[in-house]
Amino acid sequence: MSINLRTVYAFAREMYPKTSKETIQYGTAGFRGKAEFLDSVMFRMGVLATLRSRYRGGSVIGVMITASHNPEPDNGVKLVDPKGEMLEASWEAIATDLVNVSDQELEQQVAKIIKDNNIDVTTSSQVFVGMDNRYHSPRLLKAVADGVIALKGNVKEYGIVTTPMLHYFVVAANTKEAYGKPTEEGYYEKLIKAFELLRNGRLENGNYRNSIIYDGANGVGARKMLQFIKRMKGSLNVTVINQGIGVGKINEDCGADYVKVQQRPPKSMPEVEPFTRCVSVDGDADRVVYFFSDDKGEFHLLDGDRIATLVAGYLMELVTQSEINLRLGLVQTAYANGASTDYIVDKLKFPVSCVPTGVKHLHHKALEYDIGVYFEANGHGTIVFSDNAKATIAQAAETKESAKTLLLLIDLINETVGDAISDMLLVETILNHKGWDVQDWISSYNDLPNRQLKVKVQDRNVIETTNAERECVKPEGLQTEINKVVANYKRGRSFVRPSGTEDVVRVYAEAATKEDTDDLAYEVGLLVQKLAGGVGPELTKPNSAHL
Ligand SMILES: CC(=O)N[C@H]1[C@@H](OP(=O)(O)O)O[C@H](CO)[C@@H](O)[C@@H]1O
Ligand SMILES: [Mg+2]
Repeated sequence: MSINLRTVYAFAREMYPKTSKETIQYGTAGFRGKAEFLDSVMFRMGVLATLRSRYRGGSVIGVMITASHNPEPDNGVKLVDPKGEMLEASWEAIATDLVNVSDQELEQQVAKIIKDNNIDVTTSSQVFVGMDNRYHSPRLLKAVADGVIALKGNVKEYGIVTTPMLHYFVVAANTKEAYGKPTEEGYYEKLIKAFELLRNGRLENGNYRNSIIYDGANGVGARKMLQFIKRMKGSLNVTVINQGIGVGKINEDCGADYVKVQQRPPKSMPEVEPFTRCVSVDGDADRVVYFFSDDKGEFHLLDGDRIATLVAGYLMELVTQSEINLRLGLVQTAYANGASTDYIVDKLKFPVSCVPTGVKHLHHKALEYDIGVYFEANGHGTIVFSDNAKATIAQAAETKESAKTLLLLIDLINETVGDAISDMLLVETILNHKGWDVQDWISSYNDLPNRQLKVKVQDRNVIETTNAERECVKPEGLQTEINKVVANYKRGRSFVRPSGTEDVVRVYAEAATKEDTDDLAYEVGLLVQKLAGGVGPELTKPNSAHL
């Protein structure tokens, strides 16, 4: 097979010309932006995925077209490496260079990647592509597929799938089906089988009730949940709201990001009994948060930190009962609620580490443990088991029930990446086991009030951070000012960082009371406006009165 790089250039120029002059960066989760400027990016990512597949000896590489929790007009693309991980960091720079060169430079740039990485372009390659249900996703998927074809690669299109489903397909194919069948049906089958075996016919227990309300964010997570329901034979009663079929825009006034950041239920929430267990997923169903309203109508959130602590506690219990010796660890980011970290360290006695935002960082760190639990506060996370852990558990399962349960949990968990539906089924399993309702769950510790603000600045990259993003080193003087403000608040903590998915600087604040938290976030937000080139209207003070 010979490759003519002229074809790539001709394809690009004729069908996917680069229309935006702005430099774009491979961010927290790939490239994101307004859909109308992404055609050339997608085509080039098809090209890159093919090269990457050849570079990795023909292993399958995944390409997911989604802008996750962003508004509907946005889209984006993330690459999935052979083991289901996010694209290796050193290739992010290669990706960034490739999407930013002009059409005329493209041929030369592709040649450079081939040469620098010693890629044999005559070998076979395989790229799996999936997309969310944004109306522009099919057009962008075609651009990715054409990028693969331009380099004579093989492409398999999965159509509309969740991000974690695509990760699963990639790993299933690369492990020659040891991880499962690389089909949609194979995915449902694997998760549902493990879930139903874990339930073992016991659908209710103690305070645990077998039904939930599920907010699908008008996204692909809604459609796939409906498929789960069809196959689950009543092992969990799920009512899906924000199905996004015909009405409703992705993530608009609903979904995991809205619920977490706004700290309120989706706008379309139906009247339900107090303490009804509800979940929200995001636009590509890799995040999940729980929430409920109490008998006074007050809203309560059970976010990624809560899920992490629940899961960590349960795994610890099973490992102890199985009398096996495994290194357990939990990974968080700076956004983790301070109270959750205290609870994990003081009560659960679980080792905790803090890494920069973005699943790629958490996943990487979690791999250092035998059982690594990682969650972002926004509900994005999973658990990874080392080969040693799997072998040890399998051996113990010959004699110990608790180890058998652990084995089933491994099947229920989508280890490849955070998976809203798999995580939800895991939480349901644990709550059922403990006989807990949401009140039991939330009473394990008290969250510190917290608040996030977005500040618009001229160039968000003027902010540079260190110490897992908890300290800001540039612009000079900003951190000193933040420290001064934070010192005035009891249990105060605040940090700022440039978002990797939106053109904003994010401000995080927590403190002993809601009022203090709002004041602290506002004061730090003003500092960012003043010292980091704020643009746009004067910041308005947040108000937690509705909380
Ligand atoms: C504070 C926050 O929730 N940040 C999110 C958000 O990243 P930013 O870099 O903050 O825009 O999107 C990422 C991708 O979904 C997710 O991994 C991350 O946790
Ligand atoms: Mg997402």
